[in-house]
Amino acid sequence: MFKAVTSKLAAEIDQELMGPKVGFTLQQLMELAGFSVAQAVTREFPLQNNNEDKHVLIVAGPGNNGGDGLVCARHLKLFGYNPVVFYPKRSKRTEFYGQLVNQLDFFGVPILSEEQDWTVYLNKSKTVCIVDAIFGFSFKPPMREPFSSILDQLSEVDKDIPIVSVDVPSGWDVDNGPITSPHINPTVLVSLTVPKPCSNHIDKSKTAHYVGGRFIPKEFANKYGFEPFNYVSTDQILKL
Ligand SMILES: NC(=O)C1=CN([C@@H]2O[C@H](COP(=O)(O)OP(=O)(O)OC[C@H]3O[C@@H](n4cnc5c(N)ncnc54)[C@H](O)[C@@H]3O)[C@@H](O)[C@H]2O)[C@H](O)CC1
Ligand SMILES: [K+]
Repeated sequence: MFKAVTSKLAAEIDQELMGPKVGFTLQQLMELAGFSVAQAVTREFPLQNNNEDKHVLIVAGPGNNGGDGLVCARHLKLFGYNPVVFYPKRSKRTEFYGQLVNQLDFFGVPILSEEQDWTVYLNKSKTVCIVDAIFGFSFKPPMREPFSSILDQLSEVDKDIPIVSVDVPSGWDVDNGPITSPHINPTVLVSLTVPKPCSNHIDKSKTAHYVGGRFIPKEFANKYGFEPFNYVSTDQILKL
C-alpha cells in the first residue's frame, strides 16, 4: 500500500517546492509533470498501425492541472501522436499560459475553444484516448459550468474511449473520491509527486495507476511522511 497525501498537504508540498528556499519555478515542475503524463500515454497506448492516424484529445481545465495537459500535448506531438486540445476556459493567471498556447501553435497542435465542437472527438474511431487535465488537487465541489456538462459527456464515453486522468480524476473529491453521480472512471491515473487519497477509490483491476512528476529528493519525501518511489533508470513514471 502506498502512502497518499491530502489535498491540503499536496498544496503545502507545492508551495514549499516553489518557495524561496527550494526555488523551483512552476514552469519547471509543470514541464516534468506534463512530460510524465505523455510518457504514461506512450506506455499504455503505444503507436501502432491501427491508431497512428487517430487523435489524443486533451481536455485542459482553467488551472495548473490544465497546464500539465498543455505540456503533455506538446510532448505527445514530439512522440509522433496527433494531439488535439480542448481548452474552454483559458488561464489568464500568468503570461506563461499564453506561452504554452503559443508553443502548441508552433507545433501545429489544434486548440479548440469553448465555441467549437469538441464532441466530434468523442468517437472511438477517431480518438485513441482522452487526457483528463481538467481539475487536480485544488478542485472544490460543487462543479461549475462548463465543466459539469463536459464531465457528464466524458462519463458517457469512458467505457468506449480510455481516459488518462492527470493527478486526480476530474470531478472526484480529492480526499474522498467519486462522491457525485455521474462521474468519470479513468482507465489510467497518473498521480503527480505522490498519490492523493482519492486514488484509493480506483478499481485496480480496471485502472492502471502510475506515479509521475519525478522531482523530489528522499529527505523531502520523508519530511512529508512518504518514501520516494523507485523509478527505474530514466523513466518519468512508475506503475504502482
Ligand atoms: N507538485 C506537483 O505535483 C505539481 C502539480 N501540478 C499540477 O497542478 C495541479 C493543481 O493546480 P491548481 O492550479 O492549484 O488547481 P487545479 O488545476 O486543480 O484547479 C484550479 C482551477 O479550477 C477551478 N475550480 C476549482 N473548483 C471548481 C469547481 N467546483 N467548478 C469549476 N471550477 C473550479 C479554480 O477556479 C481554478 O481555476 C495539480 O493537481 C497538478 O496537476 C503543477 O503542474 C506543478 C507541480
Ligand atoms: K485531472
